[in-house]
Amino acid sequence: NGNHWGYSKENGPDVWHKNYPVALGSRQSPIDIPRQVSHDPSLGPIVLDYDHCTSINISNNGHSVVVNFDDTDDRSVIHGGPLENPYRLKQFHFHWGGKGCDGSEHTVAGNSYASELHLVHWNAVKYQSFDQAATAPDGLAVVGIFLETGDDHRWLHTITDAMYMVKYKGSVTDFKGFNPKCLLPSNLHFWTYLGSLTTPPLHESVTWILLKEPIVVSEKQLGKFRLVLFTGEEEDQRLRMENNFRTPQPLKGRRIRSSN
Ligand SMILES: Clc1ccc(Cc2nnn[n-]2)cc1
Ligand SMILES: [Zn+2]
Repeated sequence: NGNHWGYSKENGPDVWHKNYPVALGSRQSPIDIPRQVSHDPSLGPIVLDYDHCTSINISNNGHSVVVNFDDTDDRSVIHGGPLENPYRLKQFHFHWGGKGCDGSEHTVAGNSYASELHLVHWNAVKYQSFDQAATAPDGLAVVGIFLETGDDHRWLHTITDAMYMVKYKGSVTDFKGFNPKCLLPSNLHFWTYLGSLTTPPLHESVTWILLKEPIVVSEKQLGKFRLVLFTGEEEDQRLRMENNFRTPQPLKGRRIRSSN
């Protein structure tokens, strides 16, 4: 409908609570990760079993660019870390800023990164569908990876080239054979806490696993993210997709744990 949520002054994060009151809830995301976080030796390593993953397509949903996966079986899952079950990979997407501006969602000791990659997984052991898992307190697990600017990322071009094909909201194009393992940093040390989706419906169903080590991408590559539009081909307004991030939310007494 007309007043659909987005990232502008009129429909952005500051007014989401009007249609989504959980925006003012007790386990909202993102958050700032303080300098000192308690180390939990009982936290095992996070394991990403993506070897047989099956990407299907890449799409522009009007809020981000999303790569969707076949999640009809356990071919690509994450397990370990804080998770009690394996969680199935459903999609990944990015949040980013404007030219020369940062656009991560989580911050670390008050510092933002240029962009943030989210790998969204769901608990198919306990729930029958993603939608059902998305409303359960232990339904989703999102791995967050920070992007900082520097040299070109060796594999990101496959995604930025495909972004040309999904310039307009509602566009989708085939995107097969992409394994997101190539987007991981060398080190999988992480912070973890209980939070929420960072866009409406803002469900408080996410176990967050934030990797401490950022990956490096170039300004040129990030610039190609900004050729994507929030708006559809049929709309007269052409709004560049950028600054599609929510800012840190109150911690409200939550514990953040650190792996090694
Ligand atoms: Cl299905 C879905 C819904 C919202 C988002 C946005 C988001 N939530 N947490 N990080 N990003 C991602 C996937
Ligand atoms: Zn996200």
